[in-house]
Amino acid sequence: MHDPIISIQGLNKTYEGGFQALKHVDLSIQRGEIFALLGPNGAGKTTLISLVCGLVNPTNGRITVDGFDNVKQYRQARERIGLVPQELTNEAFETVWNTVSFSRGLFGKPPNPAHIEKVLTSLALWDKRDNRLITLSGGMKRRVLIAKALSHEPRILFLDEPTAGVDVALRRDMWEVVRRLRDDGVTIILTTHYIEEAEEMADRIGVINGGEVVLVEEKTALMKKLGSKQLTLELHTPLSALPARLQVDTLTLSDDGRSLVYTYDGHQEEQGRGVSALLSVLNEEEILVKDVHTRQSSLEDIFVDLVKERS
Ligand SMILES: Nc1ncnc2c1ncn2[C@@H]1O[C@H](COP(=O)(O)OP(=O)(O)OP(=O)(O)O)[C@@H](O)[C@H]1O
Repeated sequence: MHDPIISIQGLNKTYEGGFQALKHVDLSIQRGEIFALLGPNGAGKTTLISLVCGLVNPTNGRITVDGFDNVKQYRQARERIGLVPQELTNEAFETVWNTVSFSRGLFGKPPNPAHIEKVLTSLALWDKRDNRLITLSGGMKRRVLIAKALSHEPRILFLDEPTAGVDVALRRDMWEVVRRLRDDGVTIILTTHYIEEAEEMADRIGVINGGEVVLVEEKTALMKKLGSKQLTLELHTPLSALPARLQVDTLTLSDDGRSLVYTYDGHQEEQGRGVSALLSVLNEEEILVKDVHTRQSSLEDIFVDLVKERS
């Protein structure tokens, strides 16, 4: 399955004043996936979205959207994209219906009340169609932003921090909305600071830091890594080397010879190569253990390590 709807090649962005916000980014977004872009403040997430949407010009590199070059064929590329920005709108006195219909017009699309009705219904805004934006709750206003972005029937939706600063219940609502859109065939790219959001929603996760994409992986593959645990055994007497029987990939001796680190998951235990097998070999080799502790890495650890490595 290799059918990218967005293809980014060798993308660099240096802002006026000389700050390099993106450094040689290569990235493909697959048709129909939910892709979560994770990164700390200032990593370059908004810059990357702005470039794909054609709001900011690249210094160099190339982006195609559904096969269209987003500079040379800007109009075709742009009309395939809906962008939900971070900020809430200012059209306080306009009604929901007018705001969303107007957005469609901006893309030069003829009016299509049936489509606007479908969008508003799917976002649970139909009852509020005649309300002015100022009368809506924060969560409803966010849904209006999504409705605006969907008004011209895009196949790709960018959500820039869709749940920043919203409460847990609203965040779950938003996740449900996004899943339904994906089920309708919309490709979704969302940026987030919340690891939990990426874990919950994404098919793939990309991590960006200091303008570089430092990791792109299937969420399930990342979760497998999450499933691995580390068992550290503090030794009674330091070892100068591991006995031959213990020389396996999953086991490492610390530089000072005082501890053994064993990385394992449920599979090894099932195959008889787990913790109990290790302990009996240690026993046979007369290696005495003083203390033990275990640790399970989370996506958060992986993320923090990656960000630390590069800074
Ligand atoms: N117009 C601009 N001119 C100069 N520098 C800019 C401009 N826009 C962004 N930057 C810088 O580029 C870097 C990346 O910014 P960007 O907004 O893309 O980060 P981000 O990952 O979206 O951050 P956040 O999570 O805080 O929204 C930052 O250091 C920012 O200060």
